[in-house]
Amino acid sequence: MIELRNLRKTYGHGPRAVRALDDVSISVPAGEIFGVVGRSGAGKSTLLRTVNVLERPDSGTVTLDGTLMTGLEGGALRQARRSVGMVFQHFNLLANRSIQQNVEFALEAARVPRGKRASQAAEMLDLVGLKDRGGAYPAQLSGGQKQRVGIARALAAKPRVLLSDEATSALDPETTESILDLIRSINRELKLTVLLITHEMDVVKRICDSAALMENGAIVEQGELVEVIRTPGSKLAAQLFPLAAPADDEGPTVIDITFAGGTADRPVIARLAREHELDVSILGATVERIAGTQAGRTRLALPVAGEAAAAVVADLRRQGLIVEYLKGGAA
Ligand SMILES: Nc1ncnc2c1ncn2[C@@H]1O[C@H](COP(=O)(O)OP(=O)(O)OP(=O)(O)O)[C@@H](O)[C@H]1O
Repeated sequence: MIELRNLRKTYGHGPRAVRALDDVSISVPAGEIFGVVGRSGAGKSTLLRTVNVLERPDSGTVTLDGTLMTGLEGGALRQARRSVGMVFQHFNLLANRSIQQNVEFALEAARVPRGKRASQAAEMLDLVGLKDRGGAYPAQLSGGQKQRVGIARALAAKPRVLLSDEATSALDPETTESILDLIRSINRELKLTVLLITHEMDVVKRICDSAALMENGAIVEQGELVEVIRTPGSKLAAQLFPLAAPADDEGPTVIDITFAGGTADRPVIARLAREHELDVSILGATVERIAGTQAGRTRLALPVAGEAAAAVVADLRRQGLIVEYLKGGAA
């Protein structure tokens, strides 16, 4: 369990001061995958580095599985950090050491006795699908394989928490998928709590249970993905399901219907056309699996306005769908 409470961090002083963390609170239940998204400079890296107190917040607390990390210093902090593994965008492997040695090095740093390091490293390489590659050097591996080593190294000391800093941002889409699937399976198998930062919405959609959106150091929205999608006006949902803005000549009414969970597979549009005898046009649609359920958004142009449009919207809402007006109508 990761518990971040009222974290604040300002870099610099006076007119040049940058508020990198502005009263940030997040809690990630044990075994969950939580994603933090936001633009460059929003404060994501600073937030991630405070979790193992590589960056000390000016105020606020970090608690990991009941241990108050922000209350520790020196040797006690170094020891507590061993329960946190970290994966980086650029892998950060030691080029002049073999894969096996790279993982063993992490075990040495975590004070694992010498006699146990080789077998524990081999076990981790097996877990990430690199069983027979222990003798290879980083330069001989693909980007995806390097990140697998990065993950093996992060897991070597058997942490409870995994922090991922843009782990897939340097990888192509196919490799990204396989690394995300690996993180997901490790999360389930080892019951790891994962906090990841990313600028890729596909990462969030593929593996996160919950997510937060950061802007200017503050969390502007957070929640379980399925709830976020159901929240009218959600900025995060709009980023997860971007649809092009409607053109001026569409309408007179344009609405967004969001489907989540049980409502996703109903023939909503066919019913609308039949029962309201309307010729609706689909302007855009996206349907995906999110956090294990089907979810998506459909943008429709209705050929009616005023009360006729309101009746259609009320009918959709009665079916448990989330409907927002983009053009015409009342909220
Ligand atoms: N060591 C530092 N000294 C001064 N300013 C810093 C320092 N680290 C970060 N900042 C500033 O704090 C703000 C938040 O930076 P941070 O790296 O946490 O954002 P980010 O969302 O991770 O962005 P990116 O995706 O580009 O890494 C930025 O304005 C950045 O310039």
